[in-house]
Amino acid sequence: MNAITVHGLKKSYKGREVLRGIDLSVSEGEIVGILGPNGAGKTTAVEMIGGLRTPDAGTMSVHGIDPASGDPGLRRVLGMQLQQAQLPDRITVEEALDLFASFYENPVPTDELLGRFGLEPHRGQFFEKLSGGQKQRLSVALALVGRPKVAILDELTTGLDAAARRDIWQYLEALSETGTTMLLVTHSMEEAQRLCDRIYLLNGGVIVAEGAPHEIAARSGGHTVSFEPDPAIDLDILRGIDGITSLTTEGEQVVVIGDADTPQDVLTVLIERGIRARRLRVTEPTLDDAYLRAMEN
Ligand SMILES: Nc1ncnc2c1ncn2[C@@H]1O[C@H](COP(=O)(O)OP(=O)(O)OP(=O)(O)O)[C@@H](O)[C@H]1O
Repeated sequence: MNAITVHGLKKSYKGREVLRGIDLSVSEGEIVGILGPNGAGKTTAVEMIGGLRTPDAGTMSVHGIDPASGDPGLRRVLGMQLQQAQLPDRITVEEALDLFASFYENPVPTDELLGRFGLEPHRGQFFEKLSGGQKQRLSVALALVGRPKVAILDELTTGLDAAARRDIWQYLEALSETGTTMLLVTHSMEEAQRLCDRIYLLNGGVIVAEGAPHEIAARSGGHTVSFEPDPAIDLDILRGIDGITSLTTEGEQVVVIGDADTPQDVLTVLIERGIRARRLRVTEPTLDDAYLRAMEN
């Protein structure tokens, strides 16, 4: 069953259309990422799904609730972490967690969240005195305090050091095991690859690619094999190989780009002719490659 379904979602600001009719679905228990350049409309999209902005057109459903309807039931199923946490300067970490916990019937205990998000040493500190990373961790904890069925997390690990990022990823992976659905906005390919079952690439207010991170990476082609042939070869012997998109030389080195079969096919031709491939390197396409290609088109 879908936890989130969105059809034809549109939004304009002052006559400028920033979302041009996007469709998106997230199954229960899935972790789905939205990636795209600055200004692509990612935050606009997730804030509409979170009931914080009103769409101009389109339909949305979060566990059967229309987020645009103002139904208070939305807050019981959905937890939202915003890019910039808005809290009074003089509220302490513990008070903020307790306050948010008071909105829910069965909240995660404050002590548990303090421990999990490394905020124990800062429990009595005012919000205004927290570092960027501490504010970030608090905002993720606040989104999850009500044990939401669906968590929307916008740039959850931006600005965090490597250890804090890893801790949050581990926590979210454990949370996902318990069936929590997550919709993430991220600029981090590493985060998308590590956490997301599926991703949507958004550019200019439209979805330009969708799929599992490894599928999107593979679709971009870009399997590369490079080597120094010994003895030197006439490149024509490689030209007949299906799926090759580029065949170039850099000094002694031959660089062949193609599909997933290309590295094996190139090696087969070389072996058949008794040619050695010195300094052989094979590289798989990455999500970064796919992302950059999708954004060029
Ligand atoms: N309240 C608003 N009023 C006017 N324009 C807005 C408003 N909110 C966003 N925009 C504009 O809409 C476009 C999309 O913004 P949005 O924040 O959704 O993008 P984003 O993909 O989340 O970007 P980023 O990666 O920089 O966070 C941007 O050009 C932004 O300036």
